Amino acid sequence: MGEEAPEFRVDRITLGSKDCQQNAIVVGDKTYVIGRTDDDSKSTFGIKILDKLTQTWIMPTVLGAQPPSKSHSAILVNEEKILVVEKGISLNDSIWFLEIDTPFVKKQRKIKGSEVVSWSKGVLGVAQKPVVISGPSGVGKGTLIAKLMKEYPLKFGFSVSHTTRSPRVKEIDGVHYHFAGRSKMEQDISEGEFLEFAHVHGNLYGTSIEAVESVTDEGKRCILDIDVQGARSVRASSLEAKFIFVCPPSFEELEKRLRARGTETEEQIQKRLRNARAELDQSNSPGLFDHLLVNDNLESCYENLKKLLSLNDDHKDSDGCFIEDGKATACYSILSKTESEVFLQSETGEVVKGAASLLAVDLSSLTGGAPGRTRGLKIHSINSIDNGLKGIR
Ligand SMILES: Nc1nc2c(ncn2[C@@H]2O[C@H](COP(=O)(O)OP(=O)(O)O)[C@@H](O)[C@H]2O)c(=O)[nH]1
Ligand SMILES: Nc1ncnc2c1ncn2[C@@H]1O[C@H](COP(=O)(O)OP(=O)(O)O)[C@@H](O)[C@H]1O
Repeated sequence: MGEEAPEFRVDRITLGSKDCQQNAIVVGDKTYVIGRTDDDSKSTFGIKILDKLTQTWIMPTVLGAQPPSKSHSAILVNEEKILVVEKGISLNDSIWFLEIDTPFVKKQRKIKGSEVVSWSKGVLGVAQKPVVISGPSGVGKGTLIAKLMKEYPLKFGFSVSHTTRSPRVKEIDGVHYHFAGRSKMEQDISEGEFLEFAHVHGNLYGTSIEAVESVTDEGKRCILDIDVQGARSVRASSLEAKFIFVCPPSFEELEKRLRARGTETEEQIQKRLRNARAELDQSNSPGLFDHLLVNDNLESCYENLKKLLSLNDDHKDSDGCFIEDGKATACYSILSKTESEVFLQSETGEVVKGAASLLAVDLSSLTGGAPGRTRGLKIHSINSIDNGLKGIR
């Protein structure tokens, strides 16, 4: 956004047609026009950018699922993102961010060589962070994840990666992996469809944005089984995740498991074992993994994994929302902004259960963010103490 401080100005232009509402947000030399345009058949949430210096309109590539194109209000949160609040839908679905210069958007802009913006959805309450599970081939990652998904099918969802490797006998396309051709996968990567990718054991593997988005859209906690390079890429991105590395009790045991699985040729086993040494070395990289789990006895390792994910005590997930009825239709619009908060006011005076007519969105809670990366938003009612609301930090 250049050297200058961004200009924090918000204009709302309501264009002539009754079904057409656009907001213009000025950021330095650019004006972002965000708006709904209706024709007879469909309603779209268009984004265009006016470059003040060249006096030209730029039509950016828009990544991520878009808001449901209702009436909205918008405000610049900081030089990275614009907050968009939709009206006439549930409060749970009404808070969105248009990322204009987040690290993810910068990276995608570089990959595509053209202007990119990206939508991400705000989720009330502290959403459960995705879980990245890495470890050498044969250590038991797949086995542990399968146990978790079996025990908690409603809580967790698996991020189905793309790979150029051939399917194993029992693997199903679209369930275990999306088995893809190299050129198509490379093309999709260059078009910004992937969150991360890496060359592993001679094949290309990657996590598409869609893979994560489809899990988080279902309200489930996303599990990513990716290699150490992928974990590093995710760690360097703005995605907030929990990073777990699974270690074997010994190298000999790892080799034994790989052979017993019987899914690789001798040559592939040798390659995987060579790579395992490097991966085990990297597991101690400072700041990369949050937890190391030794998979010796499967059952006790699984219990330890559950502990790390706060599953085997009576701990309720901390993704609860203080708004008791976040599903009820709401009509909040942006009132004003301070350094740390954006205030939303009920337009109709009607409030959803557990909320107040004035809400404050805590800007310090805006972590994570890119397509599919639903964020944990902290929102509190201004008269929260009187209401006896819970879950407010
Ligand atoms: N970076 C990255 N690694 C992946 C992805 N999907 C799988 N992997 C990793 O690729 C490696 C090989 O996976 P796979 O061929 O299924 O063999 P396995 O680990 O022996 O079961 C493992 O370390 C996986 O964690 C992905 O989307 N991105
Ligand atoms: N704790 C364990 N003890 C013995 N065998 C295990 C254990 N965990 C997994 N296995 C076996 O080791 C093999 C490799 O496990 P898998 O889950 O496919 O590893 P990864 O997904 O890490 O490559 C499988 O045959 C699995 O049944």
